[in-house]
Order: sequence, then C-alpha cells, then structure tokens
Amino acid sequence: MSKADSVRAIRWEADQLLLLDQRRLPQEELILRLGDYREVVAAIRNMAVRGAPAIGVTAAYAMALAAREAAPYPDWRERLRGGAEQIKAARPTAVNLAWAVDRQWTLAEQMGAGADVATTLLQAAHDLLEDDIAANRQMGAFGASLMPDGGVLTHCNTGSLATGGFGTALGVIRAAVAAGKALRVYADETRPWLQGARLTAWELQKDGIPFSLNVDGAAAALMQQGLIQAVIVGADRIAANGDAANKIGTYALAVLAHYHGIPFYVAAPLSTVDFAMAHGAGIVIEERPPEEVTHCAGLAVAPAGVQVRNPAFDVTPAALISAIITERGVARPSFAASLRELRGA
Ligand SMILES: CSC[C@@H](O)[C@@H](O)C(=O)COP(=O)(O)O
Repeated sequence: MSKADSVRAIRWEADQLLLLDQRRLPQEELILRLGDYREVVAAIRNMAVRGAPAIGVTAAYAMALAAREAAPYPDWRERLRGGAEQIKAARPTAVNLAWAVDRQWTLAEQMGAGADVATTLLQAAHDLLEDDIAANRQMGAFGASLMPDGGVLTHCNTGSLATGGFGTALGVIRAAVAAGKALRVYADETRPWLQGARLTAWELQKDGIPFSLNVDGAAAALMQQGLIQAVIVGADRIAANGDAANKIGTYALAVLAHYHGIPFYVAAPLSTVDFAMAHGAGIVIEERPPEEVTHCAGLAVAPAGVQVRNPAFDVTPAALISAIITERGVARPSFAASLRELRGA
C-alpha cells in the first residue's frame, strides 16, 4: 500500500463496497466485501469503519445498496425508506451519517417512474467520496499556515481512515508538513478504542511524519513542559454556535489548552456543521458498551460487575475553540455568523 495520505479505506469494486477493517489495524490490512446494506449498518455500528466523514460516505454507499435491493419492486420507495431509517440509526452522534442518508433519500424521492434509482445513488456515493477528499485537501490548504513549527497535539484518528482520504485535522497536519513546517505530532492513544495508537500512529508512520504516541493523561504534562504549541482535532457534529462534539477526551484537551494559552483548532467539513442545532447541549452523545472500558484486547482489566460510563464523545464549548477550519475557509469567533457566512447563507 502507498503512503497513508492516499490510503482509500472505502472503495467500490465489482458491485460491492470494500472497507478496510479498522478494528484489525495495525496488525492486519483486512478488506471487508459488503453487498447488503444491513452488513454496512453492522460495519458502522461495530467500528469496522469509523470517523464522521467516513461514516457519511459509507452511509451513502449503503443507500446505493438499499436502492439496488428495492429497485425491482413497485413499492421501492417504502423499501428504501425502511433501509434509510436503519442506516441512520447505526450511530447517533456524527451528523455526516444522517446528512448523507438524507441527501441520498432526497435524490431518490425526486426520481420519476422507470428511473434507475440504484445507478443514480451509486454515482452520488462516488461523487460524495471524491468531494470529501477534495474538501479535505482544501482544509489542508486553509489550515496549514495556522500550524506552528513545533509540537502539535491531536486526539483520536482524523486521517485517511476517518474520511474518504487525506483527513481533516490530520490532513491539515499533512498539508503543513508538505508546506515545510517543522512540526512534531503528539498523538493521544485515545482510550478505549485506541484510534490514536492503532490508526493515527499507523498513518503517521507510513507518511514519515515525526511523531510520538502518549497516553491520554500525559497531555497536561506535555503542555506544562512547553512541548505543545497547538492542538488540532476533528469533529463529529458542530452546532450552529460552534460548540463541537468529538471523541471523548477532546473537551479536556480544550480546557488544558486554554489554561496553558495554546491555540485549539477544530478541522471539519461544512457537512459536519448541524445548522439546525443551536447549541452543543442538544447533541446526542453515543454511550457505548461497558466491555470497551472493562476489557482491553479481550482481557478483563476491571473487576467483574463494575458499573461503567462509556460516553464515546464530549462537547467542547465554542468559547474554548480558536478557529474552525473548513473546506471554504477558516471560521473565527463568533462562530455562528462566521460559519453561516462560509456556508453562504
Ligand atoms: C475526521 S474524523 C472526526 C471525528 O469523527 C473523530 O475525531 C472521532 O471522534 C471519531 O470517533 P469514532 O468513534 O472513531 O468514530
């Protein structure tokens, strides 16, 4: 496989959706071949594919598969609507999922009798994948100059694996390195799924970008030691006022960055902004199974029967965010007006 900035974790081949199984990385590059939208729903739910933009693109392909199944029947619209509801329910927090399903549904609804809904939705999914990569490259172009010569802390995985390709926050880091910035990445391991240790480290190593991996709890000490000059993360849903939901632990980093006077950046496409949601308090936070916390690689690390809280995301208040980097430019506080302007409303 080539450098990780061009890794394609989501592909369409021989009438099937191919997903690089992110649960198996970095040990194994296993490709899942899915021909039924229900299998795709399971892959989103069980984290074989994850990351907000990647989930959105995958959901668009799931809609194409559902359309292919429904198309021969006179009641294809009802069948497709049933599929759309299942796909939408796979995970609740990343707005890109519902956004992609709604886009595909609207397209299908507009089609007249005899139209080839399956082919149309498949082409729309291909377009969404290419648009996502283009958006990431644009974010990189807008965000590179914000990156310092120095330490950049990031959380979770926001790279090629979390998107159609290239990445959001990791895309900005890639673009900054390509532009000659002498930066070093500090990657949080990101408990409990270890997206930082397993996925971000895999991508950075493939690209030859200088980095080190740290446990999540080390972030404060790294900042105290003067090693971090900026924090950059992705987002799963950004409210209209700029409050941003992202992987659990992100809010803690924003508080720490504020205390240490370090800029805190969010990089996300405009499809991650939920303009219908006024504040972050309305964002539904996914609560995942307790075993993700009580077990590590199948081994129990906590006494049996303990009570667990396992929120997968938290919400960083807009007041702690220095800038939101999008494919149309950089939004600055106050974000409500700045984001609306970028959207073009
Ligand atoms: C470009 S990805 C942005 C976010 O989706 C990412 O930071 C994140 O929180 C992913 O969570 P995950 O639970 O791995 O899907």
